[in-house]
Amino acid sequence: MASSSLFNASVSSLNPKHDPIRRRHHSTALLRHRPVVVSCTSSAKTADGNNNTTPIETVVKPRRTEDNIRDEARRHRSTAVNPFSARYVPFNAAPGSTEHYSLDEIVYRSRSGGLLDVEHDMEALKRFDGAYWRDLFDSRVGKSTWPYGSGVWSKKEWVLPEIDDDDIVSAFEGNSNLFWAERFGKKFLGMNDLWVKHCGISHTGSFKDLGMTVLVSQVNRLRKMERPVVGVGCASTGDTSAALSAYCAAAGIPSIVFLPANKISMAQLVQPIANGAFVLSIDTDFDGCMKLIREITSELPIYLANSLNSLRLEGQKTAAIEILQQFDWQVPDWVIVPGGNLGNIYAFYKGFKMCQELGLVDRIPRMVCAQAANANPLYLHYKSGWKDFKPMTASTTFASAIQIGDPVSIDRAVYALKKCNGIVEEATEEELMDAMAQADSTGMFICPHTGVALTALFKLRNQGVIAPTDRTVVVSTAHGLKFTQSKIDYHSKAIPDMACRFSNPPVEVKADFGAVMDVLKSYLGSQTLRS
Ligand SMILES: Cc1ncc(COP(=O)(O)O)c(C=O)c1O
Ligand SMILES: N[C@@H](CCOP(=O)(O)O)C(=O)O
Repeated sequence: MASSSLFNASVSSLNPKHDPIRRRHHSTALLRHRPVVVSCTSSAKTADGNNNTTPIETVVKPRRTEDNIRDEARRHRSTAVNPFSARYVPFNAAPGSTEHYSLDEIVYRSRSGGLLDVEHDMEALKRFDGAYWRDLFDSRVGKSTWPYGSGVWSKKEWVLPEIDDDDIVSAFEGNSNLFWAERFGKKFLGMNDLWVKHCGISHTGSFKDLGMTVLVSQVNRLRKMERPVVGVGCASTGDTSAALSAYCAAAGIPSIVFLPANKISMAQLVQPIANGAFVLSIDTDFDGCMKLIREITSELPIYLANSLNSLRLEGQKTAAIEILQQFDWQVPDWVIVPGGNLGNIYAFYKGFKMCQELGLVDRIPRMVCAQAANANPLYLHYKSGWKDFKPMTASTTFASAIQIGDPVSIDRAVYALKKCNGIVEEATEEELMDAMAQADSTGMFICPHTGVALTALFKLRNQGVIAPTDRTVVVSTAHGLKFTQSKIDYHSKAIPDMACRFSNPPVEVKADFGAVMDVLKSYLGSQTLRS
């Protein structure tokens, strides 16, 4: 078994009898907690059956009282040569292209002006078989070992393999709940295997944390290398700015955010303000802010934090790996992702594809990208048979974080969807708000973007494309608490031209026993024992 040494080490950490270090020290003041699994050299069997020394995992050592988890990781740092590496290459490069850049360079575009991608040394990763990677990743879940307590950094070898653990800025993001939507699936869709990946139940309330930990960690490294990075900046519809400002604040790095004035929720606006970012509220839409930040970052020593920067996607792809891991490495049939600037759909594809290429799974799921009908350039492109892409001016939508008409990652999204036999769907305002209310009525508290994704699911179920027994994952991208105003509007039926069919407004009643009894009797009479 490729990972037997890993298993043994993990088991011994639970059983003091098998742990010589613990037996030696357990009566001394040095030992504060039980020993932890740390980085060190060990032998593992490679994919070609040979024994190989790897710098990954695992020897059990005691924790010293004076150490924090970062000190501890430093103390146990491996001295072996790291065999893994990654670099920037042009996205979907022509065969034979030799253009590449170190991740320590400040570069966002290829020589021809195209997108970049982070390319891993797949040959080095392939020296370990799928079972090895599965076991390694599984062994790191649920621990507080730096930096593997993070769902992103627990896959460090596949993310930023060369960064020093000391440079990592992490809030132990990831490892988000994969929620079995039992009642919603049964009641509204006749489905028994429907899941919601709650990426929004996270440090700053959205999936952006997954990418931002990677980007800000790399910036931390660049600043230590005295590269010209005075601050980090982004354009945002509210979630990227929240994540950027929080991770920068944690690292003591200045952050600058460009927000479209009056187009993001109050909760999202207050996040960068509270975290000390330099906040510019600009009289334009997201696409206008994006254009400006691209121009500004080419003039000033401000590092670009939007997903145009392919580093972000390295973190975001770990959500896909996590889904497979949470299903014990079984592949779901469908994964539905709401799309705006379109980095995330590619990140998911990349995560799934790496798992297939490195032998952790044998196929990838079909993916659906879901857009708001008021901001649907990808949908229109898909419907035209991928003929010619036309950016648009996006209209106002309750799914305000995806009010984007000129997505920077359009090429990445089209590539991903073609490769996985994907589908693009859209949701009107009424459809997405109804779907959100229906989901909430079954115990979730989702954001409007997740309502867009659920609408896509309703449509594909009704068309018979997704079968009732298909294992389906809907990616929930932000926390519903960021979007309470839209829920208040819906439940108060205060939205013009919307029936708000699933609204549940509070009942006003006098402070009088009889009046309260009357409304309660009427309510109980309308309920069945099982509804
Ligand atoms: C909550 C939420 N959902 C979905 C998206 C869409 O992600 P992407 O821009 O990567 O397509 C965004 C941001 O764009 C977002 O903030
Ligand atoms: N929804 C995003 C829009 C920008 O996307 P990005 O992934 O390119 O940063 C936001 O919250 O700002």
